Amino acid sequence: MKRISILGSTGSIGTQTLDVIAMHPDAFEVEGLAAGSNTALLLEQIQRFKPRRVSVSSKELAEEIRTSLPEGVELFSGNEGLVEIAAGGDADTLVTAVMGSVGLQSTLAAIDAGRHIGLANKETLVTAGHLVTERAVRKGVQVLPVDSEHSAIFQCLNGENREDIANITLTASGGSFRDYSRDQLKEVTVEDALRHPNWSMGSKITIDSATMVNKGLEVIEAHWLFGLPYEQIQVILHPESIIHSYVEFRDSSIIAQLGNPDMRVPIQYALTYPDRWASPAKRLSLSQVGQLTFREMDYVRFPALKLAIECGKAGGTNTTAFNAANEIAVARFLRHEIPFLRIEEIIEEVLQHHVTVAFPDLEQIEYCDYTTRELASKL
Ligand SMILES: NC(=O)C1=CN([C@@H]2O[C@H](COP(=O)(O)OP(=O)(O)OC[C@H]3O[C@@H](n4cnc5c(N)ncnc54)[C@H](OP(=O)(O)O)[C@@H]3O)[C@@H](O)[C@H]2O)C=CC1
Ligand SMILES: CC(=O)[C@@H](O)[C@H](O)COP(=O)(O)O
Ligand SMILES: [Mn+2]
Repeated sequence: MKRISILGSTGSIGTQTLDVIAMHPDAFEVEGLAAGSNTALLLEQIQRFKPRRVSVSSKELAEEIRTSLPEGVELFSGNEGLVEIAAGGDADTLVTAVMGSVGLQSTLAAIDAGRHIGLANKETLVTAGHLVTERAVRKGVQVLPVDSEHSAIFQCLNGENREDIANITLTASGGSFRDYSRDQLKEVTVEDALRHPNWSMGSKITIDSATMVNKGLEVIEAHWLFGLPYEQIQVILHPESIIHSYVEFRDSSIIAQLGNPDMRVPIQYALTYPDRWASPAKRLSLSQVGQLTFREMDYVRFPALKLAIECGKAGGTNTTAFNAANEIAVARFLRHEIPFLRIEEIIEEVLQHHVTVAFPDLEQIEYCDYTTRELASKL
């Protein structure tokens, strides 16, 4: 039995992680679940999966559900609650599926506690990749990718020598506005932006896909997960999201990972690695698909991707600031406070004000995150 805890159990990745766990009741047990504010769904999950420890995002919500909990279940709240679920109890693996850099402190705590990490929460690596990866190496814990592109690269690298890698390429669907001109983007609505062509995901990452910020975050995530310089990380437009990413080796061979878009596959692989288990995901028939298409990435059409890569190359707190500005700008767009194109403008303006700390410790990361959010909220 492998014991699993999940941060963000009520979200898109969290619920699919529980789907995977439910498919293998003899192999997995749930140790802890942390949700934000969807207490109705959390209570259903508690009944079904019987965790020993649970958490919600505030003390008020915790008091609301306290009397509905089965006897013996420990209840926590807030950021402290996230840390309790991440590092307390006796889980083997933590799936980090909260949205945003709120996942950083708890992910570090889980690593300190010796938990293996199934990492969906890419913002954690973008905000403080050097702290997370250095600590994981020191503690001897595995950080296994859940993000579809990174799971693909991880699978392509299985058994390969690092020095044989020529480069890796992350595929990008292009998001909801793939075929829109810059001019057309001026008028788009929140509802339009939330219609991703291939994936059903939480609202923040769906907007990130539409701005191409998601691919920028993923380039930085790949840099930290695979220890590759930015010059060896490429992006290509692939509207069908069938090839999830690929690696080119020095002998010119390319190895790619393919499949229908279904996050249960990378989630399960992160939980069963190095083994592969059966999955209910729909099998891919290439003869039915017929044709796969690719386009060169257009960095003028998608300037946020260029900016993210520049921040990654500049290093230090630049990616922390990029991420924090984006989180605030996306939240403001989702609240209908700013137009779509203002998201990338806010990120750019914030970065113009940013004073880089080259080798930030946790306190400096948190300070940068906080002050950037303040600024991005006012712009
Ligand atoms: N969805 C996908 O297919 C993919 C997602 N990812 C990454 O995975 C992460 C999660 O994405 P996704 O599942 O789409 O997001 P969702 O918005 O669907 O889910 C977010 C989860 O985090 C919880 N949450 C939010 N704020 C807090 C908080 N302060 N304390 C505790 N819990 C909180 C939410 O709780 P509640 O709903 O109860 O408020 C919810 O359970 C992101 O980093 C994303 O980039 C990566 C690849 C694919
Ligand atoms: C499912 C997943 O991993 C998402 O990050 C997905 O990649 C988003 O797709 P695009 O950012 O390519 O539109
Ligand atoms: Mn992805």
